[in-house]
Amino acid sequence: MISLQHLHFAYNKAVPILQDVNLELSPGRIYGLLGKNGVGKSSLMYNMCGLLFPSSGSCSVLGHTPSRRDPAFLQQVCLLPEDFEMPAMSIDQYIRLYAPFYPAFSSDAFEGHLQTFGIPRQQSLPALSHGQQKKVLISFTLATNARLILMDEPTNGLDVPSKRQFRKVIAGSLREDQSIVISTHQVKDLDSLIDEVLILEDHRIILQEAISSITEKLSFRQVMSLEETEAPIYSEGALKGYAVVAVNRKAEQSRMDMEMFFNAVMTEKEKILPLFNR
Ligand SMILES: Nc1ncnc2c1ncn2[C@@H]1O[C@H](COP(=O)(O)OP(=O)(O)OP(=O)(O)O)[C@@H](O)[C@H]1O
Repeated sequence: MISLQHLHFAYNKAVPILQDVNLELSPGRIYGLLGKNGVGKSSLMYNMCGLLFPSSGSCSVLGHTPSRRDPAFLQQVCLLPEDFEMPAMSIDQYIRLYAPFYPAFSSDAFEGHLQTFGIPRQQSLPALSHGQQKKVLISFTLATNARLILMDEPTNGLDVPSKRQFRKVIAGSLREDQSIVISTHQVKDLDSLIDEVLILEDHRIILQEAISSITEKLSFRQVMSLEETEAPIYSEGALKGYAVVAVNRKAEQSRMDMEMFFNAVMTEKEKILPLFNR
């Protein structure tokens, strides 16, 4: 469905941003694109939707080359940008203006998402707070039913209850023929939401792995003392004892802690990546 092969990208030839990026994304999955600030997550998503063009390599999305910006492609892809400015109009006017770009747009889904987020329906867009405006945009993006949905730092500016609502709205709206890519450096926000992790580091995707495969190979535990853990790879001091990521030698079942996993990969790449044949 989405295939990037040996993709290179730079804003300026002297400063490469993406180098030899290889990525295959399938329908019916929610991907978490993780990486530190400035690593190139937005640039990668903009390449996927045709707002930026690769300098070399190939990018095929839903059978199209995004850089050609065919209308048949654009109506199947929707990007929620990190920064935005809302036009001075009502929510209804916004929908009348922008929904026609997306033939599969669902007004019912849009209304449902607004309700979940508790958005005051009659307010004009500029009268809403930035967080509320973002919720309108999230609702719109999901209601497009585009086959590829790209969300750039969607939880920035949302308070804690809204982040929960965000997870609920996303989890309830994925269709079988749709892929959702959510980029964030606020890794915790994606806990129990995503199917697969993509980690961008050193200009390329260093890891693409399903959550189920991560918890098969690694265990996530709280322990009082590090001696209690067999094969620890990474640990952090916790309220009581330590939070530990260890090699899962005994096929233990544990719940993945996204932030711990990300920190573990960032600090112990040479121990973790070989577990995933990287
Ligand atoms: N228009 C631009 N011109 C030149 N350099 C840019 C431009 N936009 C971004 N960059 C640089 O490209 C790099 C990658 O930026 P990008 O926004 O893709 O990273 P990111 O991973 O999304 O960051 P963040 O997590 O902070 O949003 C950064 O070093 C940034 O300074």
